[in-house]
Amino acid sequence: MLPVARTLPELHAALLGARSVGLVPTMGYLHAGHATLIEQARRENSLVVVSVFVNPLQFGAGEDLSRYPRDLERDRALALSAGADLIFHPDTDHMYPAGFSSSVSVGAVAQALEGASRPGHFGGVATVVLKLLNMVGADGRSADRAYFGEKDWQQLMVVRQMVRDLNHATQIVGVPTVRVHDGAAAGLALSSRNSYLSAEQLVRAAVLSRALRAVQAAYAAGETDVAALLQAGHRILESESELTLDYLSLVDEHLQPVQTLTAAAEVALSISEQPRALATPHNADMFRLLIAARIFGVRLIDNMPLLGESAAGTLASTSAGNSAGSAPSETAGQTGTVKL
Ligand SMILES: Nc1ncnc2c1ncn2[C@@H]1O[C@H](COP(=O)(O)OP(=O)(O)OP(=O)(O)O)[C@@H](O)[C@H]1O
Ligand SMILES: CC(C)(CO)[C@@H](O)C(=O)[O-]
Ligand code: BAL
Repeated sequence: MLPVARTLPELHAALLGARSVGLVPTMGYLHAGHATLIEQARRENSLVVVSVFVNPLQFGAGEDLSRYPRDLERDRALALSAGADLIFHPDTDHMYPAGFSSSVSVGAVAQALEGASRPGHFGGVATVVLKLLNMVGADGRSADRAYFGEKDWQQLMVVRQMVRDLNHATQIVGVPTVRVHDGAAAGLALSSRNSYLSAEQLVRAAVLSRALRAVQAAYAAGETDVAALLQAGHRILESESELTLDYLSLVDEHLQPVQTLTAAAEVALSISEQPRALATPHNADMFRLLIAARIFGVRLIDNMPLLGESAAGTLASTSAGNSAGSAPSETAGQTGTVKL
């Protein structure tokens, strides 16, 4: 069975003498998306640590902190089979002892979208990630590499910004999103919160990825007006009565929204900036589509590049939530470009 360190001394004893340490930060309830992060860390480091910590700092009032799914024994089995050497599973009191009073604040990249919908969220993420990078290292170093999923695209950008700004030594590695690739839920991004949904609801939750694909298809068919592109996604979302859109946004490489569509129920486009058209095909690879929505009351997020991806690299699975198994990476499929 995979060893579990619960305190910093236990962790440092286990890491003693390791040539390189790869950290995979998680909140547990592991699935095949997490497995790809662990597998990549395994290939690139002599020792792989998976942290399992449901971080209270990144949950807002009324969010699902208390009901967030937890199953450490299951996580140990999955992490072991994916190639981890150790789980770091600290108590909340160990991470935030009495008197803890610091926080990390990241600028512009953390403000829009998830930052706006979940005030305080990225402060909590940045604070715990910085602590984990510092804690999970061998012989007084910080972690050599840390692995984050592209499924949480804005989080990946926030962590990169923090590490760059603060001259942190850990290398941040982004790993492509793992999706269900066959069956009725095909396209759905794996997520721990998928476990809140029934099999039938998971099939319907695949509407998020279908909406993103519809925008990609509209762009590929020659549409360059951003509002019209987002409307192509909106038409797909409208077909799902149990969905409430938080945002569907086209963002640039700095995560700044070019245009955002909100509240599907109101149908109207809410435009955060002046409408802009994607003129000549140039630099399209800079743009990304991000979506957040509640479906059957569960808030899910997803994202894709504006330029479509190949269907390769998704997960063959009948369980959309938390199946293990092989999960090749998603790859960028097209090489066309676009310019604002
Ligand atoms: N489908 C996925 N593909 C690739 N990476 C993923 C996937 N799902 C989660 N990850 C990554 O795993 C890491 C840990 O995420 P976390 O434990 O929050 O899981 P999650 O499935 O994203 O959970 P939640 O449902 O709460 O968002 C993050 O870096 C996240 O981006
Ligand atoms: C990075 C992280 C483990 C920090 O708590 C969390 O936000 C997550 O699981 O994506
Ligand atoms: N994977 C994102 C963590 C969160 O939603 O809090």
